[in-house]
Amino acid sequence: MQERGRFISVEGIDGAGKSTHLAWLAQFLIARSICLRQTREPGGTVLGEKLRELLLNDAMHLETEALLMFAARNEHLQQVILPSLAQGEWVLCDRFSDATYAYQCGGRGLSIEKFTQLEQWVQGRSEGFIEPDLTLIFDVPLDVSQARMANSRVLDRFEREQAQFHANVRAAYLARAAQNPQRIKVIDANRSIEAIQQELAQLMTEWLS
Ligand SMILES: Nc1ncnc2c1ncn2[C@@H]1O[C@H](COP(=O)(O)OP(=O)(O)OP(=O)(O)O)[C@@H](O)[C@H]1O
Ligand SMILES: Cc1cn([C@H]2C[C@H](O)[C@@H](COP(=O)(O)O)O2)c(=O)[nH]c1=O
Repeated sequence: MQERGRFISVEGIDGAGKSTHLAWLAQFLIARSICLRQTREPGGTVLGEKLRELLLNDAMHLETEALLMFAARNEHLQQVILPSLAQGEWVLCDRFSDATYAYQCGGRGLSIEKFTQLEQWVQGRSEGFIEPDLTLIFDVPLDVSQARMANSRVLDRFEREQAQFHANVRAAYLARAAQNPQRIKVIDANRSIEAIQQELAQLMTEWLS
């Protein structure tokens, strides 16, 4: 039987440097002959990308936002993530449900109970709960992320939120990591890109062995 692929997700507050490190991590894995499927949330499917457009641009009730995040995730799991893992491909996902915990619960105030219900509904399966095997959270103080964002692009609906929103998102990510120390590794991303890549190389080499 085909060995199941591994599932890795990458997270962080907006402006933490996630995209920079994701690209490096993908090359690191490909260089080790790992057959890799790179994808993202919200998005990753035709429907998911349409939902992403709405989620990143249109105002909506916080519960609608959470439901759409999980609707996109369900489609993503069914169409992309589960089939890829079953074929032995590894999945490298730019955000997954820890982002809903951080942004919708931490940032917007969605109840943990409702989050857990949605998570169980979408990720609970007869063969067991599906979640990443490894999650990397790139962590930076708020002033650093805000400065990096200001220098780099046009901001979307989440990125335009007040500083307190981003502070709450960061705190929720760190709380989630503290609750799941085996799965979630927090990387101090307030260092040079080279220093971060050095730590990533060491962490990934240990994790792969
Ligand atoms: N360690 C770092 N030191 C200095 N600048 C950095 C560092 N990491 C990333 N940057 C810069 O910060 C900006 C934002 O980085 P990037 O787009 O990778 O992060 P992100 O906003 O977290 O990603 P995403 O768009 O996926 O949310 C870019 O200009 C990038 O070059
Ligand atoms: C999966 C997911 C994402 N978000 C937010 C977080 C970011 O601000 C955007 C996605 O943008 P990125 O440039 O791809 O990081 O969406 C969220 O609020 N909840 C989620 O579940």
